[in-house]
Amino acid sequence: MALMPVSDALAAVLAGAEPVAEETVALDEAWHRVLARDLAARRTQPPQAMSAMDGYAVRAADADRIDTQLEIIGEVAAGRPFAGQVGAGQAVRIFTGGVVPDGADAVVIQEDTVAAAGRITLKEAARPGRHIRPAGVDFREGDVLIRQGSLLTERHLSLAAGMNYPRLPVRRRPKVAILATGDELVMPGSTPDAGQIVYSNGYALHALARAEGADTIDLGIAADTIEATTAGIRQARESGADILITTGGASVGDHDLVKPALDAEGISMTFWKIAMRPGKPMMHGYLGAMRVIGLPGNPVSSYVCGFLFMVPLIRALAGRAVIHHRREHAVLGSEIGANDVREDYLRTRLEEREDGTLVAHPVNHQDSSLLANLAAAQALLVRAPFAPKAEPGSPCEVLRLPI
Ligand SMILES: Nc1nc2c(c(=O)[nH]1)N[C@H]1C(S)=C(S)[C@@H](COP(=O)(O)OP(=O)(O)OC[C@H]3O[C@@H](n4cnc5c(N)ncnc54)[C@H](O)[C@@H]3O)O[C@H]1N2
Ligand code: MOO
Repeated sequence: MALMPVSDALAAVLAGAEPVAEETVALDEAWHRVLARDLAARRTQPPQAMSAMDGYAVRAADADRIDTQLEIIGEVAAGRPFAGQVGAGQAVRIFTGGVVPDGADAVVIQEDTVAAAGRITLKEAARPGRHIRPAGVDFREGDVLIRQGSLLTERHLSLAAGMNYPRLPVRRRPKVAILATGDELVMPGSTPDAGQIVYSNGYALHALARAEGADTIDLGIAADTIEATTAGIRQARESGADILITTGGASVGDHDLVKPALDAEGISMTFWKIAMRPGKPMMHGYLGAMRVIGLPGNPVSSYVCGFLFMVPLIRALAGRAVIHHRREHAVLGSEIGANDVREDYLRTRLEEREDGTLVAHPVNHQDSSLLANLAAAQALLVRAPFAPKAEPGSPCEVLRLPI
């Protein structure tokens, strides 16, 4: 089978990916969920003009000179408005967040006054509107402030609370089941025997998926047998996973059993093998409604493919408005050789020059087993198939990795 171009593979992975069901959750459950509908403010904020400072509410017209004396006729605190009217020569004691009383159009901060015997003397002239937050300066009832498809940040939660929403309509979290394969894998903290490798791929994949708002299911490590691999695949289906991610066993070796096991389960395979480095033996297909992405076992390959394919798929299923990684322009910090048939994703450090130019410095060794280089990289530099040799300073495109 010919290697599939990366863009075709991504299109195949995303084909028909519709947002999962909507549900309503309490505000403090909504962090990192995706908003299912546009959210319009249920109230105006602030609802009335309010003081931004502790001081005195006055009429600017008769408080425009230093040493003016005004009579204090009452007090307003946050939550306790003043019922009366501020007239000529009068002032009302006011505190931050207090409703500006009728008649007043300025606040003089208390540091600019001297108070004695029910009167204040101004040490600073008042100016109309000074230290007053007008009604609706933050937002007005009906304003759409958070759009459908937004991944809700902690800032959105406070805003939604201010808009008077105790609950929010969100998408349920897509479920991602992750199954590792490989007889050689042992858990971190063990004492590996000769030839054994410490399991690492799943940690990055679970975290990548959760950062996109998915729930993950850990299916552990299947031994390199058809039976164990099949058991893992069936467990994923029973768990109701939207996506099954496998790692390892994707290539052509005698112990690479993921594809045979998926075939035996009746997968409808859309592709196996893509024109990409790292990640060549990646596969994708459907087992009923469950989408399956078979990632290569090399730790860098599994991460890069997870980043490039699993992340956009989770975003699409979660109903995100923006699902694609954004490419940024950079210049090369060092020479790179001509590319072959595979689109290359080079681990790269980024340097930001004073003029804002991004300089990409690919790490020296790009072998897909090198986790230290992956952790040290800030971006992936994208090299088109058959790109010619490129000199330092020539333009290039990078994808920033999550921080
Ligand atoms: N004759 C060919 N051989 C290979 C080809 C090819 O086209 N022809 N492709 C190579 C490429 S490219 C890749 S990538 C790898 C992928 O192979 P598999 O998906 O079958 O991966 P494994 O053999 O199972 O593992 C590769 C390597 O990674 C380690 N590994 C696996 N899983 C984990 C894990 N969860 N945590 C940490 N490390 C893991 C494993 O021990 C191996 O060292 O195939 C090439 N071969
Ligand atoms: O494509 Mo493999 O992922 O080079 O190592």
